[in-house]
This record gives sequence, C-alpha cells and structure tokens, in this order.
Amino acid sequence: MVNDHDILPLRLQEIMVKRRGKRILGPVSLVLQGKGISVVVGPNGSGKTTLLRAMHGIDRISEGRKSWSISDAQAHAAQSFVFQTPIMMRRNVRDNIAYPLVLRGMARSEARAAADIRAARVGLGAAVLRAARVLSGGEKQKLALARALVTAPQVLFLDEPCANLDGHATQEIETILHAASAAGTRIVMSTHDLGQARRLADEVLFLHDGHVVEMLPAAAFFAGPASAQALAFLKGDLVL
Ligand SMILES: Nc1ncnc2c1ncn2[C@@H]1O[C@H](COP(=O)(O)OP(=O)(O)OP(=O)(O)O)[C@@H](O)[C@H]1O
Repeated sequence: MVNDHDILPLRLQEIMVKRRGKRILGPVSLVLQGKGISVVVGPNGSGKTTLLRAMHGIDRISEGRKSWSISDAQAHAAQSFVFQTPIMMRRNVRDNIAYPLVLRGMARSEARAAADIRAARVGLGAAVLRAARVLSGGEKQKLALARALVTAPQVLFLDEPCANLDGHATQEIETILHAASAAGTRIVMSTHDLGQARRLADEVLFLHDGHVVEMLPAAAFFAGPASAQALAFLKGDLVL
C-alpha cells in the first residue's frame, strides 16, 4: 500500500554498530534481495538482534553505508518490525491493528475495517473488541504480526518472534509467516530455534562475534556450512 517502488535490494557496505566505543556488530557487508524468508541464527550475543535493528534503522550505524534502492524515508514506510516482546497499546485488538494505518492518514473507519480483515486472517477475528493487554502471549504475537502486516510491507523484520511461545502458538505464527512470504513480503527474522530455521528458511545468515560468517541458501547451509563455527553450532557444540 505504501509505494510501488521496490525497496530492495538492501546493501550493507562494511557497516559497524558500536556502543560506548565497543564494536557489537560488523564490519558486515551483504546484499539482501529476492524473495522468501531469511533466517538469522548464531550463538547468544553474536549480534542477531543488532543486525536486524541496524537494517531497519532502529540502531544507528557507526561506520559504513546502508542503502535501499529508494530513499531511506520511503523505504522505511514500506517495512515493519516485530519485537520479541510485542508492544501493546492500551486499546482493543482492532485499534492496535488499525493504528499504523491511521498514522499513515487513513480514515479511522476504513482503518478499522482493514484491521478486522487482518485480525480474522491471524485467527483473532473473535477478539477484535478485547483489550490487547489481556491477550495470551501467543495472541499478542499474532496481534503484533497482524499490525505489522496491515500496511502490506515489502520487508518484515522479526526478532525471535516465537521466543516463549508453546508449540501450538509457534505453529500458528509460522503459518502466518509462510502466508506472508507467499504473498510477497520479504521476511528477515532471527531465531534461537534451529528446527524453526529448518522449517522456515529459504536462506540462512549465520552470525558469530558480530560477523556474518555464512549467508547461504537454507539447503546448502544445513547440508554443510563452510565454517567451523557454523558446523559446531549445527552440531549443538558451544561456539567460542
Ligand atoms: N545497549 C547495549 N550496550 C552494550 N552492549 C550491547 C547492547 N546491546 C547489545 N549489546 C551487546 O552486543 C552484542 C550483540 O547483541 P545482540 O543482542 O545483537 O545479540 P544476539 O545474537 O541477538 O543475542 P541473543 O541471542 O542473546 O539474543 C552482545 O555482546 C551484547 O551483549
């Protein structure tokens, strides 16, 4: 809905993110393009969250260059980001989902109608008038996804969207992500769950110590990554 121009490819050239002078990511150079779901995996603290936040523009890049195929402002409007712990407003489900559309200038009645359609698609059709804050963890994550998808983003970032969810809720979220990908949204998500990476990934990015050590089609990654660190990670060994 936001614009017709492709915002991809996203190019990162030697980007670094530093906190109080300390490097926490980079240098990273990569090109994000094409279709499908890219899954970011790696040990704790390897920089998965920081990479997603830097790509979307939440974390400032200290060095290097990031560019979308159109201006940053236009590109930003065509992206959504889902946090590990969804942020709920003190409103009902419908108005939470409608909010990004209202922010973009859509009339409230139209935005609410669009929100109801999105709520139904994620299985929250019967809950549109419930207060968002009383939902279960799985329902909150579905609401967050509906709100992220209501603007029909070209690119959707998700940071550990199924952390703390049970198998049933995880399956529902994965079904929604598959459907969004099939509908053309480019997805980039992090996960701790290698099983989830196997189920969802078209492409895998393996991070270690703030570096993207592997960026491969999923089949190639799981068949045998090139680096010792990724091999150890796949085997379940500690990666030091
Ligand atoms: N605000 C911050 N200030 C200082 N260091 C930070 C900050 N946020 C993250 N870090 C550090 O940056 C590194 C990368 O963190 P990040 O959260 O991106 O990793 P991650 O791979 O997502 O980790 P996890 O798997 O534990 O979620 C870690 O060493 C972390 O301790």
